[in-house]
Amino acid sequence: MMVTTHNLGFPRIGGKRELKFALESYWNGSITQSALLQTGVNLRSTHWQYQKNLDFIPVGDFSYYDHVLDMSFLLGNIPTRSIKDQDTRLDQYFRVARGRSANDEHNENSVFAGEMTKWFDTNYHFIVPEFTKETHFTLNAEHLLAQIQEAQHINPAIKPVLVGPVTYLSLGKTYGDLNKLDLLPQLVKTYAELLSLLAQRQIQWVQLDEPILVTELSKEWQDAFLYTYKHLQNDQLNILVATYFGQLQDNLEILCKLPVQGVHLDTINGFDEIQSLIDTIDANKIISLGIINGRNIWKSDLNTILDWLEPIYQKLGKRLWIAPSCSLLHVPVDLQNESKIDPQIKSWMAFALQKLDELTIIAHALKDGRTSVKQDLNDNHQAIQSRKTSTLTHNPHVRDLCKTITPELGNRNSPYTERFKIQQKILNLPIFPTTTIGSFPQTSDIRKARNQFKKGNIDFQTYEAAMHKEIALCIQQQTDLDLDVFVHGEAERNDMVEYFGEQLEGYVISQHGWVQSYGSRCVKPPILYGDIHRNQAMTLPWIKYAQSLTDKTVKGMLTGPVTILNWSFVRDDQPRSETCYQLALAIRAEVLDLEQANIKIIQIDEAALREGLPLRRSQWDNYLSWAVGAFRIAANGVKDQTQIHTHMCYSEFNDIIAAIAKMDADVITIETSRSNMELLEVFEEFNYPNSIGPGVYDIHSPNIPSKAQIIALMDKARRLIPVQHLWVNPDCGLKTRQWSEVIPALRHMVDAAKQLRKSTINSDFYSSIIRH
Ligand SMILES: Nc1nc2c(c(=O)[nH]1)N[C@@H](CNc1ccc(C(=O)N[C@@H](CCC(=O)N[C@@H](CCC(=O)N[C@@H](CCC(=O)O)C(=O)O)C(=O)O)C(=O)O)cc1)CN2
Ligand code: MET
Ligand SMILES: [Zn+2]
Repeated sequence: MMVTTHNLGFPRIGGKRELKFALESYWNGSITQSALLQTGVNLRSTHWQYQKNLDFIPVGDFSYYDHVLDMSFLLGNIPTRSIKDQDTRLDQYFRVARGRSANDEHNENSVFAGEMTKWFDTNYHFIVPEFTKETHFTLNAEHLLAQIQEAQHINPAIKPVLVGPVTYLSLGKTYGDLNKLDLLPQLVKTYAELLSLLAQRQIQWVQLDEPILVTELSKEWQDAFLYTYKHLQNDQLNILVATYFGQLQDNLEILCKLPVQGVHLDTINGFDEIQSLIDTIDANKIISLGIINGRNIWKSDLNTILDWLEPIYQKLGKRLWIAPSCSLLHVPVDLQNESKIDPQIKSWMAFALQKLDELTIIAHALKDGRTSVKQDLNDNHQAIQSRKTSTLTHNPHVRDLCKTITPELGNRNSPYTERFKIQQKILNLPIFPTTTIGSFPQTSDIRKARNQFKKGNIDFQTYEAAMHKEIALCIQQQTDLDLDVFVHGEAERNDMVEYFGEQLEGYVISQHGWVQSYGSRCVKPPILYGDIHRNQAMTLPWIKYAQSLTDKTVKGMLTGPVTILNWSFVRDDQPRSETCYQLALAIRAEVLDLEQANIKIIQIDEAALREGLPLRRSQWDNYLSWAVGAFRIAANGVKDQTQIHTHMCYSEFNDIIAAIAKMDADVITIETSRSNMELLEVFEEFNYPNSIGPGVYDIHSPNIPSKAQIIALMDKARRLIPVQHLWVNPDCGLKTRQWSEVIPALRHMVDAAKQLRKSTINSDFYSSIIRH
């Protein structure tokens, strides 16, 4: 008997972020296009070598920016605004991705970039496909075919991996009056052409990713699946439809009905569906089970997997394929690069390469019996036991503290209207107060200093002095700009989540555990392995220093418990809610320290609260109840006079506005500029009681907003929100921008606010409010 092993996708950024550095060098003009392309060739080759023990290696998972954008190019679906005659194809590609190609940061060649949004419930962002009535697909397969040829040199057993047509269509946005499904026949035809080309190249299997199947689908979209796969049938080529990240539920039956040769199920999220899949699907189809978690960094319990998998293998025989649950894009490359993680904790962990090893061990155990891999299974058992029984993960003090949490701990003393009055008196802010979201440019000087400090080349005093210099500069700039509420600029933070992970007990930090977030930008999620405890203040000295430099109010800046949870690799030995409450207690202590030090405004970012909503709506209430509960514990222990801000970048609040209101932050700053303030409408309808800072410009673009644009947006905002509740700020933090972009943009913002104040004071509308 045999079992087939395969992989759904490999991380593309490189174990040492080779792709990131090559991309950024290409964009700033310091390497040529062919040097960038060579980096791509090398990375792909390395990754295929790594995977050579598998029965099928994935091709098409590599990308120079984003694989969904690659799909748009493959289908010839490129926004017309991005097409410039003088571009190479690659520059055109970067132009869609970034609004500009190489070397045209600010010149007239810039166009607005494709919108970026998160890939399901991950921290990976893709470029949203755009559809109009005029959309016409034309196959443009040379690049994929070239990569297939490259791969076949290394290992003939390849399996191209593509975003499936239904998921591709459903993730896109439409312009004008268009039902996306009207495009389906044309789209399917183009995919069918592509499959024929693949069939001519001795390819047996193609994997089409349809993760949209783990979300609630209307009947129309379920039918779209049946239509699509009926028309994609190809005598020469087998199709594997891959689903992951969640449960199929209603869609299981649809998946089983598709006239394809195989399906992939994520058993980490859909364990309970394995049996019904086996029972429902035709007895000649391949069942690929995703048995190794592709979303975390923990070792799998191989013996337990074998306990349930062996009987399935007995039954399915060669119809069984095994793989990680999803693409390994979401985990770092190689644990062996880590030399600083506590050896015991490290022995519990697996990155992408170690996960592929686990897969191979399971395959051997199935084929040749457990004894054939006895040593590996024993080692794995040891590691799993060590983690289960370790005292490192348990802190009795934290456990006791968590037991004392009551909902009342999350209540403010007085309702918002009372607090508003008290805070106005203390803060003495004008109407349309201006502020920023927290970070200012992370310049290469800042990163160099931190790098030197981490390497031990400079001591803490020198590093601290360098950061103080940055903070002082930041305060000076805000003074010159005449902003109303200042921030310290976050120079000392490598990242808004990793920074807290570094300081909290219960976390370890990897050196090279990078995961792509978008394009060349990566995050190094800190690894939460045990009970969370704050040993000392994490942000207080920096904020105090910033406040000492100015009479203006400096906002204390923290990341909230839900965001820290969602953007860390977290333990899987207790419910996420429990971990989140532990984080909430740690942040609460920091909030109280800041308040004690007379910091009058404290911002607690919850960028990932909205983003972290479960893929299924039926699970939203449960998530929101503990997530909002944890935020309230973190934030609401303060006195009435302390003003709490929160920030969320993805601000589609239509269905969760009640939960947002329940957080009871005095001010919420949100992203609204790209939707032209439309995202505010729900706040109006709901009669949202607290204050709002609707973002007035998109920080993802190098374009500088004009004063007039900002006024126009705020004019729209004031029609929806009572003027005394409005703040003026950018959509999000400024860390990825340059000072040369930030200064003029903020100058226009402050000028706009000043003009808004003048026109408001003159209007009867405002005088009625102040009389009131
Ligand atoms: N965790 C998280 N998720 C998020 C966001 C976020 O801010 N954080 N924002 C949204 C968008 N996503 C983003 C993700 C990453 C970045 C980003 O800027 N990442 C930086 C890395 C930030 C970082 O960790 N920097 C470290 C390490 C910097 C580094 O690469 N140092 C070099 C040396 C540099 C030198 O000597 O010049 C090295 O280690 O080799 C530091 O500052 O210390 C990057 O890729 O460039 C921005 C947005 C959604 N998800
Ligand atoms: N305070 C953070 C910043 O300004 C919030 C970012 S939300 C992704 O960078
Ligand atoms: Zn943000």
